Amino acid sequence: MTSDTIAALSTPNGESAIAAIRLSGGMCLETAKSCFGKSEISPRFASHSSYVSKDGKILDDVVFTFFKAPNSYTGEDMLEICTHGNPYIVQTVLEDLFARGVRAATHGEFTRRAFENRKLDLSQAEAVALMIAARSEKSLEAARKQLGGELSKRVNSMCDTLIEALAYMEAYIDFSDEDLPKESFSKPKELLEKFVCDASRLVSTSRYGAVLRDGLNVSIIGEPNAGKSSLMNCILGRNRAIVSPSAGTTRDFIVERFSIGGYCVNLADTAGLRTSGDEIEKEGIRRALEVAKDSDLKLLVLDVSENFDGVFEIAKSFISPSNTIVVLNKIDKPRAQNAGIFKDFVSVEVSCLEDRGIENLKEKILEFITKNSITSSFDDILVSARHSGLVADSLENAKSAVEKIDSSAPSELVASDIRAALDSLGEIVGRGDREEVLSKIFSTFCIGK
Ligand SMILES: Nc1nc2c(c(=O)[nH]1)N(C=O)[C@@H](CNc1ccc(C(=O)N[C@@H](CCC(=O)O)C(=O)O)cc1)CN2
Ligand SMILES: Nc1nc2c(ncn2[C@@H]2O[C@H](COP(=O)(O)OP(=O)(O)OP(=O)(O)O)[C@@H](O)[C@H]2O)c(=O)[nH]1
Ligand SMILES: [Mg+2]
Repeated sequence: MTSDTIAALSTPNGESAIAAIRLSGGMCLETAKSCFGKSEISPRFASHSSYVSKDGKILDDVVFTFFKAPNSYTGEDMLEICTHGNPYIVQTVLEDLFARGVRAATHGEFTRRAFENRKLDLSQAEAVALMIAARSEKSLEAARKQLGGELSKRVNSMCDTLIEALAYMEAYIDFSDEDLPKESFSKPKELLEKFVCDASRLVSTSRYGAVLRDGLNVSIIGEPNAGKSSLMNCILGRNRAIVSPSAGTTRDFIVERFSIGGYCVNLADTAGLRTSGDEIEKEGIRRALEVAKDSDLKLLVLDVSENFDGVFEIAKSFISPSNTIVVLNKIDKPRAQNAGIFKDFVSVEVSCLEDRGIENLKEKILEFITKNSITSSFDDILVSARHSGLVADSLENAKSAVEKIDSSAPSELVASDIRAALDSLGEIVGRGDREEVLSKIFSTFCIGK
């Protein structure tokens, strides 16, 4: 057991109904007995008590729960103290705990202890951070599965496949090539091919994982006055962006989040695209083009009452029917003649003025998400960029091992590729326990987690 006892506020710092302070480590029981004036404390019972400081002052009226090791979140003795949600009370209670020899927890230290005490493996510990960050139904579902160990199960079984293949190759190292018939390699090769297949499938989920983690980036682009800011407001259902009849109203782009079918979307309204303009407007257009190029999906807004063919020239280098939905706006007005340059694009007719066609557009956006990413039919999705990189490394090494078997390379070299594949994969669940990996991961957590 880690010798020192740590404490931190686990709820946000500010005024609230209740604030939860957590402690973990060997001093929890004696601290509880002394603070709450009890000689016996039953584990896992919430008790109501006064909190008495080291110098005998009542600091608050609290509810506390003691967890006895190893049956706690961290696997150590733990104590949870719920005070009134007043930052000043929290401060005095924490100072009192520090005076008693408890120290302040660092980022993610509780979860790190849970990992070190094998309550969670590394991918599960990382899932705790995903659970806290998730802002949509689908990303929460993916985080919950990872916390429940779905990814760990998959990764461990893939590691087992590699270990089996490695065992064959290591057994062959001591034989000379002449003593080994070609068939000897069929079993390890079959295992490696199965691995390549599983790893490729897993890698293919990382694009979807990125959408779950960061949201889909959607940009609204088009000529000045086409109604881009009006569309932004209609989609969000509130008056976020400035709308005006003068062309060139929006300068800097603005990004807002919204949720659609359980997915998170980052929607950007941008400056109208045109070639002329003053210096500030030009900078706005440069930024608009940058945002548009980086976005996963572009909503190209066209004003059907005007000739809009000209915008094609400005946008053609980065729009295509596979990444763009054409939004034909202002259908409440008489239509102008247009040449039909955009006829290959998916299009939706709307009137932002009359709030018509917006639901239809949202459906098209959702279709784009489900078509372009593998949906949740898999229980294990690579949500973390760290995991995607590791599985991809592992896949490369396994492919190279297969190639070496095919070209009758020495068993030693094949074994070395398999070992490299195994090392990368093992890092996902923390088999290697490498200090620099661990401190990097846990430093991104909040304190108290
Ligand atoms: N009050 C409180 N709520 C919380 C947490 C917490 O630590 N305290 N959690 C913290 O993030 C999450 C829940 N996670 C937890 C995970 C394991 C154990 C635990 O006591 N595990 C023991 C006993 C097993 C059991 O009863 O299921 C163990 O693993 O041995 C508690 C909470 C969310 N809500
Ligand atoms: N009749 C009609 N007018 C609309 C519609 N949508 C927007 N407008 C009007 O068109 C004008 C321009 O709208 P904005 O939303 O500011 O256009 P924008 O594309 O953001 O323009 P910039 O920011 O200047 O690039 C405003 O006067 C809106 O009221 C529509 O569906 N029908
Ligand atoms: Mg605008």
